[in-house]
Amino acid sequence: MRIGVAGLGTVGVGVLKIIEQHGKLLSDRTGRNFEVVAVSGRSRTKDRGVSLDGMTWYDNAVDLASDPNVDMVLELIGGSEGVARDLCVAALEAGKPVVTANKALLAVHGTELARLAEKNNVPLAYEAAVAGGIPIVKAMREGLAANAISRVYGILNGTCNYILTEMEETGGDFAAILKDAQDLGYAEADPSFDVDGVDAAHKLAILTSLAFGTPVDFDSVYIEGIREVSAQDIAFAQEFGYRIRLLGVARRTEQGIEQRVHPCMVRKDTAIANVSGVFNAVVAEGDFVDSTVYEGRGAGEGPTASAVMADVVDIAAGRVSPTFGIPVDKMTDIPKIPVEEHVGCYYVRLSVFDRPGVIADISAVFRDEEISIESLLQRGRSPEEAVSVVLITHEVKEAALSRALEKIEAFDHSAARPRMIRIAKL
Ligand SMILES: NC(=O)C1=CN([C@@H]2O[C@H](COP(=O)(O)OP(=O)(O)OC[C@H]3O[C@@H](n4cnc5c(N)ncnc54)[C@H](OP(=O)(O)O)[C@@H]3O)[C@@H](O)[C@H]2O)C=CC1
Ligand SMILES: N[C@@H](CCO)C(=O)O
Repeated sequence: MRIGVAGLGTVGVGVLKIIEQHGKLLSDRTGRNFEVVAVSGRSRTKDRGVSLDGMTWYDNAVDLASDPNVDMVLELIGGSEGVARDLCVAALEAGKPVVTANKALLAVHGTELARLAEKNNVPLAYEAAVAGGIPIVKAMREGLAANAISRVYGILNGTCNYILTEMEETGGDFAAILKDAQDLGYAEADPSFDVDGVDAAHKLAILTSLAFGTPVDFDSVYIEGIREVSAQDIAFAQEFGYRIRLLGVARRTEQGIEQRVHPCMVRKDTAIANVSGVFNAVVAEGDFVDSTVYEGRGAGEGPTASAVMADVVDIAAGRVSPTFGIPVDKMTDIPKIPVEEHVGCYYVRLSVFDRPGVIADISAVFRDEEISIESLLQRGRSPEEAVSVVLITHEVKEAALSRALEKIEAFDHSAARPRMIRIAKL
């Protein structure tokens, strides 16, 4: 199996190391020998800590697709457009199997690429694109193939989980912790994709398609990142018995499919709340299997390269499935439910001036919107300065809560925009 590798960064270098270190193991497991015969990167002279001797260098990665010595193409560059997409299209059209770690590409163009793969009768594989080293794509596509899935959710971004747990454990500063995550090779080329929830949404869109047999529909994922999660929210969460995690949730209801990514309060005694650092976890619920949980490192050189190589091994051994578990013409377009329709409990933190009647005014708004309050506490007392009023609601439709928070924000005694975090029902 002669491999062409496009992209020699964190993941590409990891792949080269596995092929170098585990040549015999891979060959014993597949009956094939693996050799990287061609590579592409931006800089030809950069020292990558691995030998590129004997490999053909391409300045234009797309040329890997037409190299007659290349049997399989690994796209490890990234980005939903440009050279990454062009290379995948060219390789599939040339009848060459493609393995990619690129969730942005699959979230935006997944269905069209799957169609192209089917048309050319070649595999398109992407285990590394979702939850790093966890074999969740294989689990969803093959292990759970006998089930109707009702919900799949989890921690899908290692960078955000690393930031949230470091903030919780060390009280450290957001920017400094993000810099650590970048140095460790966890973050995307543009880290705003991580912290603004876009990367988790890319992965969720792929999981939704695998779970429910729908075309990949990234545009209808509701996305909210972690920038506004404050040390105060983390401390209040602890007090109420929760931790804050960025979750991606895809759920099938009678009305359609919910797809949302946002920070969540998760009860401390749940499996998800105990997933720390760069680890990811995915929970998939099927009608026959019930709840299944998968956990592992969600980013970084070794885990991601391990997932890339799992695809390479499957393809070399002739184990091939339709890209999203079913052929594209069997996919069903199921309506997506807007987040305003979401019904759940909410954590709300209000910043108000501590004057007589404030709580009465807040209560009146909640009464008018028929929102019932489970608990409420006020911290700090200073007539001149704003204090925090924190409350947990019973179940309510999100649209009603949003109306209530808009009315409260307009009060004279409001000092800042109310903050709301959804409470996960796990
Ligand atoms: N890092 C991780 O933990 C994970 C990453 N992924 C995905 O894997 C992919 C790669 O990520 P990662 O390795 O972290 O990214 P890096 O930024 O570390 O590496 C990207 C590589 O692509 C090369 N490159 C950029 N533009 C071009 C181009 N036009 N032509 C040829 N090569 C180019 C760069 O070259 P040069 O080195 O010369 O600049 C670099 O070697 C992305 O899709 C990412 O989302 C998925 C799961 C986990
Ligand atoms: N930037 C991603 C890499 C893994 O997909 C993360 O932090 O999870």
